Amino acid sequence: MTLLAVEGLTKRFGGVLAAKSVSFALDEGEMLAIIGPNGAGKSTTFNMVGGQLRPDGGSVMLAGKDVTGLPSRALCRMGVGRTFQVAQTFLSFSVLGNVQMALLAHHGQTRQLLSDAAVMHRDAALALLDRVGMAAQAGRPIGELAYGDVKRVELAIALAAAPRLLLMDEPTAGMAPSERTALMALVAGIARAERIGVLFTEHDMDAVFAHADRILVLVRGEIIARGSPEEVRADPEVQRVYLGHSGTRAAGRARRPVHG
Ligand SMILES: Nc1ncnc2c1ncn2[C@@H]1O[C@H](COP(=O)(O)OP(=O)(O)OP(=O)(O)O)[C@@H](O)[C@H]1O
Repeated sequence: MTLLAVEGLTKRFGGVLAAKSVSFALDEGEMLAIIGPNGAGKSTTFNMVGGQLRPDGGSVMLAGKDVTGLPSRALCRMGVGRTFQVAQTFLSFSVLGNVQMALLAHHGQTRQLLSDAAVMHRDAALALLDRVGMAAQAGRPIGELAYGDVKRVELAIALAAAPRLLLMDEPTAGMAPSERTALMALVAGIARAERIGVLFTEHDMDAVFAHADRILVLVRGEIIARGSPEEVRADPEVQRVYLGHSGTRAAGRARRPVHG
């Protein structure tokens, strides 16, 4: 089923047309990547879908409902989640405590007494941590974790809001190459099992070509190519304007797992 349908999204910043009539659709359980050179309009498009930017034109439909221009808080209540970096202030809290707080926020219980909050949603938080492979580290302060593990906890925090659509802006930025593919494999597994649609931007071509179901290539605000990783990899225009020599090598190197 179509989860997200974007039609003719347009955004102008002064003289710059950052997104020019961008249209695409995303199904439940699908991993859709937006790639393109710096300044192509990836973040702009992403932020219009996530409610951080109001489009100048076009529409965003979520499961058949028009959500164009709604702020991110409203979208969040409708099932649009986003991964955010763990705030500095929460680094001293335990991994479990952070996920419990996310669950409290999702259930509108942020005014709970701290003593109650410590026991609330404990099992659900542990289940989420188990889902991202972090249950064994539940008691540790987040500030002590390796960077790749922090990213897993951020994913558990995003999942606490039970999103139908998850937006991930450069989820693997700053990670070591081996950690990047592992994180994207984890996200893809969860997305498919739980029918969550994932829209992500990413500069790491190995991660994109190994884990996206479909790819949109944005150049100067316009989609110049779209399709499966195989189709996008083979597109001569994409190779010319974006992938170049090293990117094409990465795209060819990445082997997609076979999904049943
Ligand atoms: N708030 C803003 N004010 C003015 N211009 C902006 C603003 N945000 C983006 N732009 C311009 O819009 C264009 C698209 O930017 P955007 O950040 O969406 O690209 P991007 O593909 O995400 O780039 P990167 O890969 O570098 O993150 C660029 O020319 C950028 O300078």
